[in-house]
Amino acid sequence: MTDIPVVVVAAALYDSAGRLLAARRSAPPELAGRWELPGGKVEPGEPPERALVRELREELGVAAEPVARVPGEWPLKPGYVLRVWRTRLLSGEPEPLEDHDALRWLEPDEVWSVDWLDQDVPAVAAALEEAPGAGDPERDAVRER
Ligand SMILES: Nc1nc2c([nH]c(=O)n2[C@H]2C[C@H](O)[C@@H](COP(=O)(O)OP(=O)(O)OP(=O)(O)O)O2)c(=O)[nH]1
Repeated sequence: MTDIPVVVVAAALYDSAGRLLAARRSAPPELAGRWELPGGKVEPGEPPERALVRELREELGVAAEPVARVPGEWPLKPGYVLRVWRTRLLSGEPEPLEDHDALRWLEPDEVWSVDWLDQDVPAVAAALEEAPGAGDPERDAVRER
């Protein structure tokens, strides 16, 4: 029998200025203090995008909308895989209500300044490829002014 992995859904959540939200885990002890993309486990029978909306409401107290899946899937602990969606904030200001003790909105040049969980590093790199305005020379020009 093939074991089906548990899917953990996470958000590359951007604000209107194009900053990416990072969340610092408060538990379990082996992950506490490291940074991740907010999200959580999909429940049996739950569509993944709905799970993501639920997790962001529970963990951050915000309404958000998944916009596009970031291509790829990344292994976590055995039996778990991570999938990421580029996500738009609809309403609310994120707060660390559950699972996290700090949040940071990262400018594009600050993304690698936090201590991401090892398994999140390739997921964050892939998310950046899909970031709003990624590869847009006009946006880079605006940022340099
Ligand atoms: N949310 C999230 N979890 C991650 C990431 N990277 C990573 O290794 N994980 C791990 C931590 C946890 O073992 C698992 C997700 O569990 P969770 O605790 O966030 O999810 P949950 O809210 O559904 O969990 P629970 O408290 O209901 O059990 O995946 C990530 O980027 N985002």
